[in-house]
Order: sequence, then C-alpha cells, then structure tokens
Amino acid sequence: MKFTVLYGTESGNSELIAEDLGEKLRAGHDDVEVHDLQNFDPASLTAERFTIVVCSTHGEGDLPNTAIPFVEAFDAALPDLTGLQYAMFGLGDTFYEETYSQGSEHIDRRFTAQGGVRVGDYGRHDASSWDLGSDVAIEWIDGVLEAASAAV
Ligand SMILES: Cc1cc2nc3c(=O)[nH]c(=O)nc-3n(C[C@H](O)[C@H](O)[C@H](O)COP(=O)(O)O)c2cc1C
Repeated sequence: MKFTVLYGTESGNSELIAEDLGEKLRAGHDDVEVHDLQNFDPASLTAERFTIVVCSTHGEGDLPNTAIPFVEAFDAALPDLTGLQYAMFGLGDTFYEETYSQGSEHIDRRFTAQGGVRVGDYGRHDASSWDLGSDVAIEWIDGVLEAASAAV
C-alpha cells in the first residue's frame, strides 16, 4: 500500500503528528509521502494512495492557516475522489466545546462529497487532555490499517 500523509496546521502540532505517522508507516511500507496541505495540489489526490489527513482547528471551528489554500483549490477543482480511501485525524481542544475538532471536518465533508471513503475510526486529539498527540495517533493508525486491509 502507498501512503500520503497530509497535514494542516497553525502552530505545528499537526505537522509533528504527521511526521511521526510517516515515520511509523515507513517502517513497514516503501512509499510514504508527508506533505503540508498548503503545498499539496488537490488534483494529486489519487485512489492509488491511501490518504491520511491530520488537521487542527482554529478560529471558531475553522481550518488552520495551511489548510485554507488547499480547501480553496479543492472547491475550485472539485476532484473526483471515487475509489479514494482516506483516514482523518482531527486536532482540537474541548475547551472550545461545540467547535471541538471541527477544523478537520471541513475537509472530511469535502472528501466524502467527492466520492472518497473514510476508513477506520475518526481520530481525535484533545489539547486539554494529558495525552501526547503522536501517542494517540500512533495507536489510532493501527486500527485504521486493520480496517484498510480488511476493506481491500
Ligand atoms: C486561537 C485558537 C483558536 C482555536 N480554536 C479552536 C476551536 O474552535 N476548536 C477546537 O477544537 N480547538 C481550537 N483550538 C485548539 C487547537 O486546534 C489545538 O491547540 C491544536 O492542537 C493546534 O494544532 P496545530 O498546532 O497543528 O495548529 C484553537 C487554538 C487557538 C490557538
């Protein structure tokens, strides 16, 4: 399986988690790419690569800075994501209550609307918890990979 890990961030937490996920995946897979969403063309999304999105929440349930150009380009291009399998890991803080972890969901809704299929549980990290984001994500990805191989 080939993997693309994409991250949207404002203060670097999602980048750290994405890099740690990339390192874990590289231990068992040859072809693993990690990209900042602001440098990634939505037209490059392909069903040939399992896609993992790690994205935080800013403003009031909004996208973080580096995800904004990606989403604008996505909305302009509306790529056909039929056959794309993807997983989502959202960062947020339960302090913000009703907007908790909503940033990643802007991307999740778009991927689903364009035909992508989310695999495994929707991962979340709460900045108000004592858990390290990478620890939560590394545990979460195991379940995603099991679900992905069962789906093949
Ligand atoms: C100004 C500001 C606004 C935020 N707004 C929200 C929010 O609306 N909902 C939420 O769940 N988290 C919110 N957060 C928390 C961040 O999503 C959380 O700290 C996350 O770990 C940041 O990840 P990043 O460094 O990848 O951007 C906010 C953080 C800041 C600094």
